[in-house]
Amino acid sequence: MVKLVFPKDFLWGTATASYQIEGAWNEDGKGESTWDRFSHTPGAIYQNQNGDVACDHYHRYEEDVKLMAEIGLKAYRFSISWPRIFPEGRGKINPKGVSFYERLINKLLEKNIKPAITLYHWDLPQALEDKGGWLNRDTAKYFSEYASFIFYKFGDMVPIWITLNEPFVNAFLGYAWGWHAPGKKDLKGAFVAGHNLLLAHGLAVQAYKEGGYNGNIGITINVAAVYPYTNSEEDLRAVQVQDAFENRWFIEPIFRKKYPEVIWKILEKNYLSFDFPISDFDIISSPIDFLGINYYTRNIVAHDESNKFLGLKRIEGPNERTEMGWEIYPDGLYDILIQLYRDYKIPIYITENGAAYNDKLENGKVEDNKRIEYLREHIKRAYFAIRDGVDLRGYFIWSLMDNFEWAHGYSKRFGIIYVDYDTQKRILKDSAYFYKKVIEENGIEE
Ligand SMILES: OC[C@@H]1[C@@H](O)[C@H](O)[C@@H](O)c2[nH]c(CCc3ccccc3)c[n+]21
Repeated sequence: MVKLVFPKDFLWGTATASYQIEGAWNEDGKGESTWDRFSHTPGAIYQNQNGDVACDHYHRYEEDVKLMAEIGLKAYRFSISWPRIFPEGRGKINPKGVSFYERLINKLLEKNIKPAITLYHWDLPQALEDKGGWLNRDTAKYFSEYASFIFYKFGDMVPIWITLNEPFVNAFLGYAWGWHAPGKKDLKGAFVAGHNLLLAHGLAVQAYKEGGYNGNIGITINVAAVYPYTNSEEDLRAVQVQDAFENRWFIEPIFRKKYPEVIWKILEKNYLSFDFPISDFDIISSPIDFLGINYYTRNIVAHDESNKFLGLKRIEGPNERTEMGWEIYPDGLYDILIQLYRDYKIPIYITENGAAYNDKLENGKVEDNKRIEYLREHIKRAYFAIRDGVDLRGYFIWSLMDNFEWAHGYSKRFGIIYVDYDTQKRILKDSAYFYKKVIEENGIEE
């Protein structure tokens, strides 16, 4: 068996997000978020579940950091809940909220675990949503004020900063399709929200750079490698359209100061337009230090004239699927890493990769062999991408522990730590011991 050994300082981590694990939704002065409001809306979430308690990480963070240290994590990606800091989105600060993150960061540093902070993972202060949320250009300014305060408090302690998590998902699932908070269904709104999210990103990057902090800042984009159903000209064209729409929409403005052509075509076809100062692209394209990508699966597309939106349809792949119904396709991670590094020549972190399975706790153990297989195969592709020239800096498993999976509630388990929600007991799954070994050996058997 050949051992694939990663570069010396490769960063092995896990990822979570505030609304999905913290709970304490209205405790210690925290303001309401759009996800508090959305998950309290009957019918929005599986079995009307919500994140009021979640994994109770707000009270159990010390135990959770101890478990991270037991696994041997080099880094831990988590998000700060904006309304826990600014209950109204701006203005009054909530000292108990600041103190929670200060204690969490200090605990991580004590255990030599690098904090990687996402400033925004979809839980917008409801007070700002009440003023238009991401449809209101001012929210971008308020985001940069929030970011500036966080940098001022923690900028010298935290080496890795991510402005936004998956603006595409927030804009499209939240504003066009209504599956996520704030639950709006307005196609034009998705483009306006997407633009203001990018503006927020750029303003925060400028604030970080002006602050002279010595860490690195980037953004996290969800990506899915795209393949043609057949090699026909029209299916190959469909690949370009899908790639631009789902993968490049939020990357091209940052690196090329423009939206992909496809985005304008969608707007024209739907008789939509929205205007903004072209100078926004000067802000949006403020240089970043790395690109974070979240990879789970691939897309196979075929030309489909009857689909008026993108003129294509998605075809189910032939391979096994996870509990989310997502095809398992590790080669897609390799392909997308090669493509993105070829096009933008920027350091990359895999800020999320993982799988949901119907884990069973039996005799105090969780034998999640399928998840181990999923992680093994994707870690191998990460190695091959590095071997073939990609400047890949780290890999964060989604997720550290089972948590609130948005519209699916607690029905989907992604953690390498099992959470018994009745008792809030944490139990390391076999995949946690697998990952502990990968980190110890800084690599994996081929
Ligand atoms: O679905 C698993 C995770 C979420 O729990 C994270 O919060 C989110 O960052 C995240 N993104 C993706 C891939 C894109 C996607 C997001 C939401 C729904 C479907 C696909 C998968 N995940």
